Amino acid sequence: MSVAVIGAGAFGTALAVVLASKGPVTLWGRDIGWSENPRLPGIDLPPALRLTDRIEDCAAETVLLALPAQVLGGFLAEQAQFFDGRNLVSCAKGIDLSTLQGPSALIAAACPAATVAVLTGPSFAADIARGLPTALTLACADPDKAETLQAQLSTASLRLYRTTDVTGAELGGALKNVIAIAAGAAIGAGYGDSARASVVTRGFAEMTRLAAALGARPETLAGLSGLGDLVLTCTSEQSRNFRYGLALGAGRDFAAGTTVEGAATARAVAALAPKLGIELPISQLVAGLAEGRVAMKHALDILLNRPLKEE
Ligand SMILES: NC(=O)C1=CN([C@@H]2O[C@H](COP(=O)(O)OP(=O)(O)OC[C@H]3O[C@@H](n4cnc5c(N)ncnc54)[C@H](OP(=O)(O)O)[C@@H]3O)[C@@H](O)[C@H]2O)C=CC1
Ligand SMILES: O=C(CO)COP(=O)(O)O
Repeated sequence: MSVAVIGAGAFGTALAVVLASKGPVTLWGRDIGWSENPRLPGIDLPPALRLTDRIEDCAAETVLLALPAQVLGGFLAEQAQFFDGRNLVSCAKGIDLSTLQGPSALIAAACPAATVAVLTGPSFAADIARGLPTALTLACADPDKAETLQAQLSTASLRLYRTTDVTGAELGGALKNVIAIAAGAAIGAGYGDSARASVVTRGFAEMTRLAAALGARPETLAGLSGLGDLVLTCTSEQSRNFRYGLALGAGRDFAAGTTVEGAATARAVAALAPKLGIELPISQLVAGLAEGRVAMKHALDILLNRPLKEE
């Protein structure tokens, strides 16, 4: 089966590099005037990887969509016809702010004849590209297709587990970014490792509550795509979401233009919570911080002054 990757950012490039160990891969980017990706420094491109800026070169059976969640909808609006009918694997970790939908729903709406899947889980692009061992989740509602894609996209260093719970897998990856911002903010503000552990644990409860309300199986959230990625992202400064939180907590500026999926996703979550009638205090606080509605100096009081309750 042929493979193309859309989005030559850090993650798309890393996936293309590792998949090229198994056969030819086409990597599409809108600006590919480089031989080493500045978003993924120190990684050589293997000979089986073909770089292109022409969508027509991406007529593969399986296409990985590795664009940020907030730009995916716009991309699909222009290119849906070309990609419909293929296996379309979303690699984005976010909720679209304008529709409040995850990438898989955007893809299904734009490309109704496509097989929609999600590839997610704990994995920094730099680790994948260097061939370090990584375990991810491949989610597809069709169990046979899930098995086929699992085999196609697993490599010697990339071990994929499969599930049919697309909603759960996708939301785990999106929501962990929101909690990672909160964990970073706790550390950046000097609240300490114990506070971070509380944020991670109560954040995980929020992730599970929201995902279940949207139809996910709670056990999916306890897997690689949820808890696994939450642990990684809340404990490593390789994470951009965690670093953004660190900067918020410390009152420092953060590099503009960095992909921080959790900021827009927190706002989407804050819009979803009242519609679903659920409370998501940490995520709603992150939305307030990201929008500048809430000052960091008030954040702790907002969480600690909530009524006492059962765990
Ligand atoms: N980096 C990582 O470790 C991981 C990332 N992910 C997920 O992968 C997704 C992509 O992230 P990542 O690769 O890291 O992001 P990067 O910031 O590294 O790259 C973003 C890419 O998107 C492209 N892009 C932005 N806007 C558009 C647009 N309107 N049309 C076409 N292309 C566009 C950029 O192109 P240009 O360079 O021309 O601006 C760039 O190639 C995110 O959802 C992220 O959460 C998942 C797991 C790990
Ligand atoms: O999703 C990731 C790791 O699994 C990457 O995290 P960041 O987007 O926070 O860098």
